[in-house]
Amino acid sequence: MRIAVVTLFPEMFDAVSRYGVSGRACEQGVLDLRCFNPRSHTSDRHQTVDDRPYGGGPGMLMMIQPLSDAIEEARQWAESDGKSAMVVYLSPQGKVFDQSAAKHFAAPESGNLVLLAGRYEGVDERLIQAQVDAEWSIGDYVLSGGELAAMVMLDAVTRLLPGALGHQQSAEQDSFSDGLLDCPHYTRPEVFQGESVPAVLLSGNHEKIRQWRLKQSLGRTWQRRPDLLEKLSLNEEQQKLLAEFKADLET
Ligand SMILES: Nc1nonc1C(=O)NCc1ccc(Cl)cc1
Repeated sequence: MRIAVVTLFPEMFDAVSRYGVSGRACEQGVLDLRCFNPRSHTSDRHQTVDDRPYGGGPGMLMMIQPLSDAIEEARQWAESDGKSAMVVYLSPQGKVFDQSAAKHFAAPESGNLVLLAGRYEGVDERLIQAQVDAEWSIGDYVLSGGELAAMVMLDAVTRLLPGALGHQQSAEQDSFSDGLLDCPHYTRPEVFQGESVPAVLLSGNHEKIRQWRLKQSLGRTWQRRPDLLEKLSLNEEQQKLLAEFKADLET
């Protein structure tokens, strides 16, 4: 998959291109990441990339011409492996990104991505209408620029690409991609600050362990994020396990 990022701070993306799962994905060619800087498309002596807002008000906007040219160069590259490319603008005004959106973007039929990371107070609305296909938000808070949002989206999508995670991890991931919160995890030592590891996890009974983990995920989701549970239609086993979790609280 190709992801092009339009950004005034390309060095920020070392964080995803050189480390961890996304770093390995870049190294192995699972992800092809390239940054495009509007500053490279300036022609004035000061390499101006910002401009004043019509109507006044505080701050500056991204200057149209360098940004527009950078988006076009990025789109050309993102489409030059024969796949389509979608231009996504990261902003608080976008649709809120979640795991189902990540799965959608990671799917082969979704093509490649151009992520537009803005700075200053915003981007001209006419540029958004003309060159942006979709606006996405990583959450309801205001960041200083779109780069961190682009990296969040890039990481969530990349780890779902075939070959990005080892077989072991991708197996685990499957069991939690069902919209539930993760279960509790335990590792050595068996007793830590007087607290023991739940016995079932030491039993070697993999079916019992699977049921315990599912029960804990269901219980946690019910306790901490009932809004997520609302969206799910639980199967027989899940309903039984959640009822058991609730009953255990009474004892
Ligand atoms: N929340 C979010 N989810 O996606 N992006 C954000 C965010 O705050 N961006 C800041 C931002 C976005 C565009 C420009 Cl021009 C300047 C600053």
